[in-house]
Amino acid sequence: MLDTQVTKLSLKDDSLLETRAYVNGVWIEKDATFPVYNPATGDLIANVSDLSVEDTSAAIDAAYAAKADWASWTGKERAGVLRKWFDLMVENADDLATILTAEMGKPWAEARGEIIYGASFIEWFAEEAKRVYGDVIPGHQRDKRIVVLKQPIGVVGSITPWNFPNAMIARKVAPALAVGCTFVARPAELTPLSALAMAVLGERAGIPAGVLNVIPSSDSAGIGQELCANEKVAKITFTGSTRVGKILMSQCSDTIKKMSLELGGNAPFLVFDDADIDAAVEGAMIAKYRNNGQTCVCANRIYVQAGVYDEFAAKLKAKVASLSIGDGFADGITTGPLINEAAVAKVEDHIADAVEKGATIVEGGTRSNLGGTFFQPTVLTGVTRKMKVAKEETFGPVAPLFKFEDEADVVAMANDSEFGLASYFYSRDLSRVWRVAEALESGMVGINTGLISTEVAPFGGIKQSGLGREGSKYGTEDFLEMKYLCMGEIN
Ligand SMILES: NC(=O)C1=CN([C@@H]2O[C@H](COP(=O)(O)OP(=O)(O)OC[C@H]3O[C@@H](n4cnc5c(N)ncnc54)[C@H](OP(=O)(O)O)[C@@H]3O)[C@@H](O)[C@H]2O)C=CC1
Ligand SMILES: O=C(O)[C@H](O)CS(=O)(=O)O
Repeated sequence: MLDTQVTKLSLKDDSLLETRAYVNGVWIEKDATFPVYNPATGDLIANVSDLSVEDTSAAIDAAYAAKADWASWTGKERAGVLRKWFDLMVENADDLATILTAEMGKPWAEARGEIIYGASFIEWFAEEAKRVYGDVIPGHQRDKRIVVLKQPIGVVGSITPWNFPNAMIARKVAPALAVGCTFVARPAELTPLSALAMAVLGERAGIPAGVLNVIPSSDSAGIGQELCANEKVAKITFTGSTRVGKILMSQCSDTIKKMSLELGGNAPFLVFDDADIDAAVEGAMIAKYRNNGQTCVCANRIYVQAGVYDEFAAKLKAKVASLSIGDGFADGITTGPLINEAAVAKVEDHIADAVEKGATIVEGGTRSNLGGTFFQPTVLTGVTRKMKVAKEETFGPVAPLFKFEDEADVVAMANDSEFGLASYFYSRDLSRVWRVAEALESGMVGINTGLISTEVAPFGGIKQSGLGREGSKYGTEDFLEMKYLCMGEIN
């Protein structure tokens, strides 16, 4: 039974728990609201203003009206505002983490880590804001002079998922604002509070009215259609499932809108017999169980070479058994609840399918006795390519172990997916490292590490895992248009 009485969060600054929308520098309260619940307890933590398609159009108008002035600021001036925003995010990291754990469920320490990770993109693009360079190209005729300008693309519409409710917005809004774009953010219905808290701090940092707009809503499809169809929106940036990415791509075709898509994954994790097995187990624990397996770059398929399979399986089982499940606010908890019942159902379906087709549960495998959406971190052995876990993204704490014999076979199996976001492998043979890294079909490869996400590197996928890259020195490109000037009669 879901609560109807709001449970107050323990914050140093209560004003960070904002339930109104932020449009054109104004906090807007609507009679229509939608509830936000703590997935660990079912507690009602807020009733949030529920914006409509008409409200979205108004937010787009505000962003459009603000874009010329914001683009006229120097990169250094925009950098100053972003730097202040970064400082405020770090100063308020504890409260932001509390809000994030309350609405998404991840353990508080992991939530605080996400806040710092998200803030790192704002810091990074505060620096990049000063380095948006064009080009001077030697003329093709004696009287011609050629210049290439880089200009902000304009109004950006953003749609983000529940699993990283701070960092996924930060990874988009930071480069957009850095280069002079304006931004309309629609966070997931399950986790709007982190985005609204970011807007509170953005306003304090001096982001001008209309530059940043946050439109919480329960109408994901309607808001998405408006963002895609409205001709004042120059670009859509989306993080979420490939299924929804395809819907948005189709909806953007009418206006040929630029898009950045960070979509689903099905990461293979390969362990060769020359690997450091203890290191590979540590890497698998991070790549598989970070965020309770609810990340797009989670190891979804773990392939272990036959000679080290039993050792790896035994050591992984021991580590998984040491994970502690519970409310993210409790001390020492490593594993919170899954986000909702649908997520639990998908995990149970993948496990049942694997067992029915011959896999063995060597750890976990069932719901936790804590009830709700708590689920025991799971290890399966004897997994084969006939099972759903080989083709579908589980998005939960299940480690399916496949056994393989030789390198060529495992690379072919790893690449046998419509996804291509992240891959991982452990080997200490330098020639093999280069062979396998070059052969894997993914946008990112972790070699002897299970954690690759950082603001300094280009994050993104190939195949049906998306378009474009976020973070790194490449991260501004997706928010810029290139303009070629050809000057004649110069003599
Ligand atoms: N590549 C990456 O970086 C990431 C990929 N993902 C992928 O996303 C999936 C899990 O996240 P999940 O949130 O369930 O993904 P979804 O794609 O269901 O949702 C992502 C966002 O899209 C919104 N949305 C849903 N339907 C529509 C629609 N028709 N039009 C416009 N917006 C819509 C959702 O709103 P609402 O929830 O309010 O309905 C949410 O805000 C997994 O496949 C995971 O791999 C997740 C995070 C990162
Ligand atoms: O899964 C996601 O939403 C993020 O991309 C995960 S991370 O690797 O960037 O933290």
